[in-house]
Amino acid sequence: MGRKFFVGGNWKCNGTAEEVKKIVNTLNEGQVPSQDVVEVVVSPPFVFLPLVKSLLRPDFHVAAQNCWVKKGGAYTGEISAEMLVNLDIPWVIIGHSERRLILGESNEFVGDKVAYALSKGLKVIACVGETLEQREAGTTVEVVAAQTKAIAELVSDWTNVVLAYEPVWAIGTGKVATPAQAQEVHDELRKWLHQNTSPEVAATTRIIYGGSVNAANSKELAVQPDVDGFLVGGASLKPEFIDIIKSAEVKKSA
Ligand SMILES: O=C(CO)COP(=O)(O)O
Repeated sequence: MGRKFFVGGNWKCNGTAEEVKKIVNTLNEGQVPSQDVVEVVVSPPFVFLPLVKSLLRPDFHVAAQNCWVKKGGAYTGEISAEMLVNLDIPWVIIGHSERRLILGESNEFVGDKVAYALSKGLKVIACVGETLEQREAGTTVEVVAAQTKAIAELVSDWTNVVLAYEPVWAIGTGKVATPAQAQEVHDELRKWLHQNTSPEVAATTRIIYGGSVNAANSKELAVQPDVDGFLVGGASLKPEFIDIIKSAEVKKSA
């Protein structure tokens, strides 16, 4: 099927210039599988993107954590997709649950952003995921399907999309989804893509898991058939991120 393992590091709103340089040094020294086996993308805060891009090893790439929904202009505080393209930032994370829940980004707004960023040539890590209340109410699949639908309605070419399943209850809580829980939702998402986009999109789109991924749990998650990688938060700021990247080897031999 040829879905290359993908490991993203979402640094969120963390770091000083000094800390960022240290993290990049650690990444640059890490021994990881080749680019044929794993695609690695790190996402520092906007202000550190040029610094990280200039220092980072060439086999790793950078992502912004967000971008504006349309062409730039009088939108104080926003960063446009065009600006990311101008600085050769290849990737952007869109629809992270922290933006959906804290900043009120709706499914439609996220869908619009994904479509606009793709139209400008950016590659997108599009995030979906249910809250604890939604999981307990038994609506997980419905919620992630609705989030994915808002994207799929506007996007026909999924080549440059990675779908990140990040259950909100697992983010920053140390409460990782079990491999079976992750596999179940990834399988549902792939089935949804199969039915609502095309069998080819379903077979080739990477669906990655995020939420308390660390070096100790990444291997058992990685071997799940529909887990194509990770979006890592807290552990992406630590040397163990290298070990998480190495779980691509386990996947390869699974
Ligand atoms: O939100 C996440 C990645 O986008 C996951 O965060 P943690 O790995 O810190 O739980």
